[in-house]
Amino acid sequence: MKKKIIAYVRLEKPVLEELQKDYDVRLFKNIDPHKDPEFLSFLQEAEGIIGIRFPAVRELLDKAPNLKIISNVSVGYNNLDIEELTKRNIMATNMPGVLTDTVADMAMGLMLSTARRMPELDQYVKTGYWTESLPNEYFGTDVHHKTLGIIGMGRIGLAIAQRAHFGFNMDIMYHSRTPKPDAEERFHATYLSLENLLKQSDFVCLITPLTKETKGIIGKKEFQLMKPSAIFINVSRGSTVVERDLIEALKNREIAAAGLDVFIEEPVNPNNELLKLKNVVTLPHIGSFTHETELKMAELAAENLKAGLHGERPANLINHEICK
Ligand SMILES: NC(=O)c1ccc[n+]([C@@H]2O[C@H](COP(=O)([O-])OP(=O)(O)OC[C@H]3O[C@@H](n4cnc5c(N)ncnc54)[C@H](O)[C@@H]3O)[C@@H](O)[C@H]2O)c1
Ligand SMILES: O=C(O)[C@H](O)CO
Repeated sequence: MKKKIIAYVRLEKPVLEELQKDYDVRLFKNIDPHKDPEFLSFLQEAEGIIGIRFPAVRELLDKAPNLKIISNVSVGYNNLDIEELTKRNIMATNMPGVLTDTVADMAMGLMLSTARRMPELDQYVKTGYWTESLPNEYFGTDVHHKTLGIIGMGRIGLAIAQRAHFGFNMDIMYHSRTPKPDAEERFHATYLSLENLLKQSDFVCLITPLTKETKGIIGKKEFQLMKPSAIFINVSRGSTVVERDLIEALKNREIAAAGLDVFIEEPVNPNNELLKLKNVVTLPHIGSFTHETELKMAELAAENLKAGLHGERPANLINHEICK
């Protein structure tokens, strides 16, 4: 009998079809995993899960007695309770590296479109307001030669720094768990405390993983430290920011604008006040979603899945203890 595999939320079609040749793969999307009877029944027998944002919490794992591996098609794995998975001898894998440049491109795009107010001006043109020379109330602010503060100088942080330093002549400052000599050598980046980074940056870009330490790392106090002209970019996870405090900071003009790819609730609630603010540019968590990168990610995630199902060590294993 073929092993049962859950494809959760999304998996690129060619990869799904390839897996279906060897496994009994069922795609579940737009379901409540805690309630959907068909999903829960399949979960009971599933040996593997591949996809994005499967909430690997104790109560669902209790319903998955045969599970061997969860292969995340993402680099972030805050959806997985790693300690609980390890206790149960279930492997967890992610996708570091393959999406780095794609996400960094998007972060730069968000920085540029927020600073130069591109979505607002797009609407200005398309709705027929452009009938005379643009009034200066629509002007944006420069990106080049400004100071960029990166919080989380990991793979993506470095790729953003590279673009900003070489492409836009920006001064790079960063805050991370440890100093990164590589960034200092390549981009003359300066390591700062979080407080000093917030005080000195024209653009603040948050790109840490979501962990116990980074949950709500940017809130009221941090926004008050930023310059009133600062532009805040969040590409990490929605919960690294206290959203209510961000809304207040934007409304009170404690900061100038924000570019957001991520939200606490996703898909974002249409009533979320952030969506009503003119000085906010929003994206639907699409950092890694280009055709090329999604396909590469899905292919690599499928390799991880297959290795785990067949008792081998997957290349991107997170809980190494399992394969000792
Ligand atoms: N918006 C998107 O579509 C998208 C796409 C990919 C990744 N991400 C997010 O970006 C994160 C980073 O990805 P990566 O590949 O660069 O990971 P990475 O592990 O290479 O880098 C993370 C960096 O954050 C730093 N960090 C961790 N905790 C910190 C803390 N408390 N304070 C300061 N710095 C801290 C680490 O030292 C590391 O340098 C992912 O975990 C994910 O949440 C979002
Ligand atoms: O972490 C990632 O890879 C992206 O945010 C997609 O979930």
